[in-house]
Amino acid sequence: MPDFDVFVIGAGSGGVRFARIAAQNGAKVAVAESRHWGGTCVNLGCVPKKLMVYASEGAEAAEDARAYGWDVQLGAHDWSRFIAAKDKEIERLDGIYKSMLGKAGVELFVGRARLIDPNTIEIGPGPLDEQAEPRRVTAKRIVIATGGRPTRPPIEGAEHAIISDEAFHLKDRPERICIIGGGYIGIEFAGIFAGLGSKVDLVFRQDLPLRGFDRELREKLHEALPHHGIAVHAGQSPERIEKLGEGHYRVSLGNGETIETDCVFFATGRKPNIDGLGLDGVGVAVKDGAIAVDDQSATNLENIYAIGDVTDRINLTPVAIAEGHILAEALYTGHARSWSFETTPKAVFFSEPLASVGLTEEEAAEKADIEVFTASFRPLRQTLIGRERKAFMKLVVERESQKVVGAHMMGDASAEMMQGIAIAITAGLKKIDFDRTIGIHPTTAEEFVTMRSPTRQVARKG
Ligand SMILES: Cc1cc2nc3c(=O)[nH]c(=O)nc-3n(C[C@H](O)[C@H](O)[C@H](O)COP(=O)(O)OP(=O)(O)OC[C@H]3O[C@@H](n4cnc5c(N)ncnc54)[C@H](O)[C@@H]3O)c2cc1C
Ligand SMILES: NC(=O)c1ccc[n+]([C@@H]2O[C@H](COP(=O)([O-])OP(=O)(O)OC[C@H]3O[C@@H](n4cnc5c(N)ncnc54)[C@H](O)[C@@H]3O)[C@@H](O)[C@H]2O)c1
Repeated sequence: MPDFDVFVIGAGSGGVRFARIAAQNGAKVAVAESRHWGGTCVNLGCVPKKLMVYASEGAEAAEDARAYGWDVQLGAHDWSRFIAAKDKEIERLDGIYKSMLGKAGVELFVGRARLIDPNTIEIGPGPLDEQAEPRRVTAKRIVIATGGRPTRPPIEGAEHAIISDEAFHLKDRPERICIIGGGYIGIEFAGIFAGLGSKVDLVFRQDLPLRGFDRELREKLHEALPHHGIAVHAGQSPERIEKLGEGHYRVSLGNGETIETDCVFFATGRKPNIDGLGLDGVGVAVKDGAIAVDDQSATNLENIYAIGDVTDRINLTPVAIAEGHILAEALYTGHARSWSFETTPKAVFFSEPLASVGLTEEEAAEKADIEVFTASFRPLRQTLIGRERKAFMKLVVERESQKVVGAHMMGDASAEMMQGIAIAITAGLKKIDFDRTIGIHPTTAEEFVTMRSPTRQVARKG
């Protein structure tokens, strides 16, 4: 008789949800966590990042308030006070995750877990308990939910750079920072540090930031970056980082250009946490560095499953949660609820946030003839401020079916708006449904229901 019905490795977004739902449905569940309860999102991801975004908005908010008649004098930002307040909140959340699991009846193991055989797990020392004596337990099923970690490009001097984990705990805010990578993390932290007053250099390999997003949206972001005081080095990779002194570095780019800075930050992608899990020994199949699973999150071994970033499907918290929820219901209730992963909305919390759902214009045009509706205008709020900042909104419609298959936006509150638009797109609504919806006036959001004539028609390219 195994010790547990199911053993979960990793108490992040996916593992916690799986464990709770499985326990609520009668399974005897254990979770091992080596580093922090709640995982990346709570401790080194979404939540502290969003708190940093809020912190970075203060200077502009003060400027805006002045434009609206307030006598606001902007003082200095106290980085240490902010970091301490943020850490206190994260500690509180960490505790909530831990107690939530305990209350659900899940047995908690502190330490790094690895597979000994398909039913045996060893939990050894990890960052949360470096002295832990290795213990072995058995389980009928195992769920691997170990997430991912930041990568460092193998260049000379790479050890001088920080990664996102460290960006949350810098002792001082760097006056100058050079961020490498134009993906989610690079763009969000460029906005954060620029908003707080740092001089930001942003280096990325492609001609435009945010690979994978709608090309027109990427172009709008590219145009906006310099207006936030961000110096953009597109189409470049760093070749070497030299330490010139304490907190003083030189980054050499492929084109011979050099950047002197106080901090180099690699935001060059993440990779699944599979090292040291004992996958090879047990025979769990890995593909491109991620655990290979089918659409039921099953690995090649019949009692072992994997969910979340360790499978490198859609690496977002709500997706890891949904995968955990579905798997727990499928195993312990027999009737799993379903989610529409293909219409997963996404947002990049830059100073002018970007959000998207569904197909990009380029993807849609591969499948069918399309109509593209766009709007670009100065939101009412910006008028008194006098800032030349425009919101950009876009709907992609399949010409024949008239279904809205994609929506994209850059501008204030785009992430908040896109959640609602995602419901419409998930429901398969047509452009006429958007058109017959009454707007809320005066808002930016009303533009999504008032775009009447297509900006362009695009014939199928595929
Ligand atoms: C800077 C940053 C910002 C982000 N912002 C957003 C955002 O705004 N919105 C969004 O949706 N997503 C965001 N993400 C992505 C999001 O954090 C991840 O998609 C999500 O956390 C994945 O959940 P998970 O359960 O797969 O893994 P994780 O949350 O990474 O959890 C895995 C857990 O497993 C533990 N672990 C690993 N190996 C072992 C082992 N051998 N034994 C025991 N425990 C182990 C780890 O310590 C960790 O706690 C962000 C990520 C980063 C890095
Ligand atoms: N708001 C959100 O939902 C959010 C926020 C942060 C992270 N995330 C998740 O975390 C994942 C990881 O984020 P990320 O930004 O690290 O990865 P990413 O894959 O989004 O972007 C990495 C970027 O680094 C560039 N790059 C890689 N190596 C380089 C090099 N040597 N020189 C120059 N540029 C280089 C790539 O071209 C790419 O633009 C995201 O894909 C996303 O799934 C989500």
